[in-house]
Amino acid sequence: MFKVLVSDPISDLGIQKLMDAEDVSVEKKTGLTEDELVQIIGEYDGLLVRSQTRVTEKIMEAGKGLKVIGRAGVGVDNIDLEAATKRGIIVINAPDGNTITTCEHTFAMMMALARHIPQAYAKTIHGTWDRKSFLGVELRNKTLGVLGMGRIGSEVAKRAKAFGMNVLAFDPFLTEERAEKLEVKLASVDEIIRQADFMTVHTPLTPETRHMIARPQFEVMKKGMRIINCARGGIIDELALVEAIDEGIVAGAAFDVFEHEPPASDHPFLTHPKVIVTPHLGASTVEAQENVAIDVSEQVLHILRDEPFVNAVNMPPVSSSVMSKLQPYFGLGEKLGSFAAQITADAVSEILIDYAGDLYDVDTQPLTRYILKGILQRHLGSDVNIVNSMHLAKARDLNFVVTKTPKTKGFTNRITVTLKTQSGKNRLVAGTLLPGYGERIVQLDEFPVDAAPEGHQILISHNDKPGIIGRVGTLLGKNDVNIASMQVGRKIIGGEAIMILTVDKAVPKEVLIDLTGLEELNTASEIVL
Ligand SMILES: NC(=O)C1=CN([C@@H]2O[C@H](COP(=O)(O)OP(=O)(O)OC[C@H]3O[C@@H](n4cnc5c(N)ncnc54)[C@H](O)[C@@H]3O)[C@@H](O)[C@H]2O)C=CC1
Ligand SMILES: O=C(O)CCC(=O)C(=O)O
Repeated sequence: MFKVLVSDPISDLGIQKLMDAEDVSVEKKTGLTEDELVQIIGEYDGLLVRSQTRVTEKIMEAGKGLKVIGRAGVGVDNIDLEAATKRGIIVINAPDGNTITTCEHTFAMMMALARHIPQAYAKTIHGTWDRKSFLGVELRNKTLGVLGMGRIGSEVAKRAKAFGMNVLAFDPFLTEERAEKLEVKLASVDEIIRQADFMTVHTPLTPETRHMIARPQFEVMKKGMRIINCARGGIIDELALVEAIDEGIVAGAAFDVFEHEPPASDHPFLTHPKVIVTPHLGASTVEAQENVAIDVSEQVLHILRDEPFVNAVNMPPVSSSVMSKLQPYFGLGEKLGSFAAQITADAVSEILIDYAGDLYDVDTQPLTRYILKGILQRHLGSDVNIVNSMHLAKARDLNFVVTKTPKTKGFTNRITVTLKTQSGKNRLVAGTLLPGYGERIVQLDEFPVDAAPEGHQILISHNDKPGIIGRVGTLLGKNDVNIASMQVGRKIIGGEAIMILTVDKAVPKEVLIDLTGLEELNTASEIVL
């Protein structure tokens, strides 16, 4: 039974699937301190958070069984991703579920800013009927600058067009072609600052975006600009903004997010008449909270059950079309890695992986992670997974080189794993996915073979002499080891040869030793896949 802790308020409807799962028990404990979490996290396989829980390295260190941290939302800045990656904890988010909601909040903030709605409301309910102080501006024919044209920024731009605004947009990934499609004008940050009447930011907070709008930008900014931030506190320098408002450069600002949340009680935004604020409510709608909780719960279930999953943030994104092409190869890749590691006695100095045939023009990075996992698991055990396998290889200076070959003789696809060793004795294992037959090992070192990579196997190297197969069969039979299948590979008659036997159960060490005592038999080792 998997145990999942929900440590922030997350929609019950959204996590229903998780609660209904027979193999999962869900516990909700919100508002815990870091120390309280450290005390209990060791019992759990999964942790589900929104943005309040700060998932620190200390918590992960104590969470020895933690496989997955699910963030019901987009930003994962409350999770120490590096610490998670190091420990092989998969961090997933729900990037799509709150896009429209946050876009709508941005628009609500923009309109409230243009028409002074919060300020007018406050005065009205306190008994002052003031119709002079709140002269607003229209959005129509105004220029909106959008910094960050990802999911939310693009939706904001779409709605701004419907309001008759001209949209200038900047994003490092925004091409002329896409800008044209979205009916926005591609512009630089500098052009936006000098030309826009309203500006809204929709980027993550990164070293590059931190204070991307600060004193130097305010100095050249179009006078009367109104600024909205429903993305992350810190993208706009808060103190420089207040100065710019007081100097008459900026006409007003609407902020849903702060550099420190919640802001200190003396934060200048909280009392400034030209700044309106909300307490990080961008994603707070019934719909969005349900959507993100559903998305994240589904992925957590997949991860706990060892099924393919999407939206891992501590792994590079892979499109679903690439994922569906690669998925059938994951098992084979991991087994080839594991096989290669088990037959290699010396210290591995480099890993060579070649993808051929159908895998030639596919982004095979996720598959490489499975192969590395298979290789590293031999020595690092269950601490290795597809999230940390590359990291662990690099941390051990274990170089891996990936090559691609367009065609492969006799097969439609082929994966070759070579382990180079310090002693110079390299080991090679190649496999293929045969339509209708499944996974096959097709080459071992220089020997062509045809064996299914599964269960308990005995790898024997011997001299190709009559009677050897019989002697092996007799010895195994005497020791109650049943042979399910046997494959022999040789390059020349009478020369060096290999045998791969699939057997029904683990082979006792003494039997392997006895095998090596047989005439014409050189080595015998067990491989478990
Ligand atoms: N207030 C709230 O409650 C919510 C806030 N957010 C935040 O909104 C932001 C945007 O979210 P999404 O649109 O879903 O993310 P996204 O990943 O779809 O889009 C972010 C875009 O920012 C761009 N970008 C990165 N660096 C940039 C730079 N230096 N200049 C210009 N563009 C840059 C990226 O290329 C990307 O296209 C994130 O910070 C997210 O955490 C998201 C949901 C709710
Ligand atoms: O969970 C929340 O309400 C915060 C949403 C958010 O900021 C995000 O998804 O990035």
